[in-house]
Amino acid sequence: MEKLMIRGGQPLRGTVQISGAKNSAVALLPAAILAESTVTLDNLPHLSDVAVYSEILEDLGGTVEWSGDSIVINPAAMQSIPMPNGKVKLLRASYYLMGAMLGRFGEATIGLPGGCNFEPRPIDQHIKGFEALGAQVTNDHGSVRIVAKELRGAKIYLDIVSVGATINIMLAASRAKGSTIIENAAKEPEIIDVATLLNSMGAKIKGAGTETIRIEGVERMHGCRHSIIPDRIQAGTYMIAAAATRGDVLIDNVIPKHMEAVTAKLQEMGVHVYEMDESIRIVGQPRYEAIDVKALVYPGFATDLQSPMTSLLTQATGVSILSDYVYSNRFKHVPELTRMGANIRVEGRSAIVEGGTLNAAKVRAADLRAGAALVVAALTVDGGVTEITGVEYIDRGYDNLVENLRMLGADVWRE
Ligand SMILES: CC(=O)N[C@H]1[C@@H](OP(=O)(O)OP(=O)(O)OC[C@H]2O[C@@H](n3ccc(=O)[nH]c3=O)[C@H](O)[C@@H]2O)O[C@H](CO)[C@@H](O)[C@@H]1O
Ligand SMILES: C=C(OP(=O)(O)O)C(=O)O
Repeated sequence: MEKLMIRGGQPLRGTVQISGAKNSAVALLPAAILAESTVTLDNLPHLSDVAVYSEILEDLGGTVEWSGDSIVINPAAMQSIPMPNGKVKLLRASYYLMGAMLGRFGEATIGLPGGCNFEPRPIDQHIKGFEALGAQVTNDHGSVRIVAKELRGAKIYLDIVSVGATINIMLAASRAKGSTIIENAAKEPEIIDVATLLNSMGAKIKGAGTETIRIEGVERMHGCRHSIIPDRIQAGTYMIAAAATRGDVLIDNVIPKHMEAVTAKLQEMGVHVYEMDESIRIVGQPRYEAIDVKALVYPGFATDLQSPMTSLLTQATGVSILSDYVYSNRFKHVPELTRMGANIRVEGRSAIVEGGTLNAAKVRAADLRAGAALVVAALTVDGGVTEITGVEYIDRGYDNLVENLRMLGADVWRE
């Protein structure tokens, strides 16, 4: 069993380069299924989810060639192959195969998605969208089977603002007959990234990034070249880690606008944040104020940063309250932080965090961002080595983590 070992207590110092966004990449890769010629994606992160997805595209009959941070996908020979088990179970975003295959082949059979299971993650809004477009959806021995003789545009109101459902409906509706309107759509930057790729492939999507997205279906889509946006969750994690260790770090290759919610909360605590065109500098301070944080849909504070933020709030003076309005039970990091000496209790959808010092311990990452929280916490510990297991979760979302932290002066290694 692989472990991440961290001897903390050193302020992080230096520059870190942020890779492309995982949550974009895992939607852009299946989007390529809709094209009839070669799609090139640049600035891809080197992550286990991305590797698994590129293998899935090959299993469907596509060809995939890697070159550095770029991938060239030729989807021409892809076929409609059922994917009930295996690789689709390894990642949450395999649900995007549903929308993409439905758009291209008029059918898809996909096993229920895997990924991080911090709490039940239903896909009823995705299914409601496919049905509105004219598809029949059935449960086939634990797989979702979706079939449509013809996809027809429709007006779809999402009952819950969902990133996954918004993207999945965009994928299928791009090839539907007529216009689709998604109301109460999610506005995350990754949705704009997917719409940008689809439009470069010939789709006609307007309004991505707002709560109303209009899609005029097209008959054919073609290849193109697209560069993935920077990963705002990785960037936010390094911002938080820099602040927690009272370091001085330049986080490069970011879109500062995407980081506004994190920037605002760090400044409220007393962290010095300097925004430049494509980078953000974090200068940590000796004392931080306790604050309240509410994780919400974009442009609110991202739920994916709620766990690492919990670790930072252990470094503030006083009592902070962190509430998650996207995933109300996303607190698997809390018992582990408690093992490190943190004083945190969970009440309903909130974690109540009392500032204090942490100590080294043996802890387990139960999901990706819970793992990021443990890394941030371990980096603050002065004395002793923290051992983190469950590294495979952390590897789902952090490109080059050990190397990046070492470049910033941290004493980190895998064992
Ligand atoms: C691969 C990817 O991009 N994953 C991200 C995506 O996950 P995911 O696609 O799971 O998140 P959604 O935005 O869809 O979910 C938001 C909320 O809606 C609920 N919901 C969602 C769909 C549905 O059909 N029914 C329903 O009830 C969920 O349980 C959750 O409470 O957005 C989350 C919220 O920003 C992030 O934490 C994940 O990192
Ligand atoms: C939970 C996450 O990813 P996924 O939805 O792919 O499990 C995440 O990125 O924090």
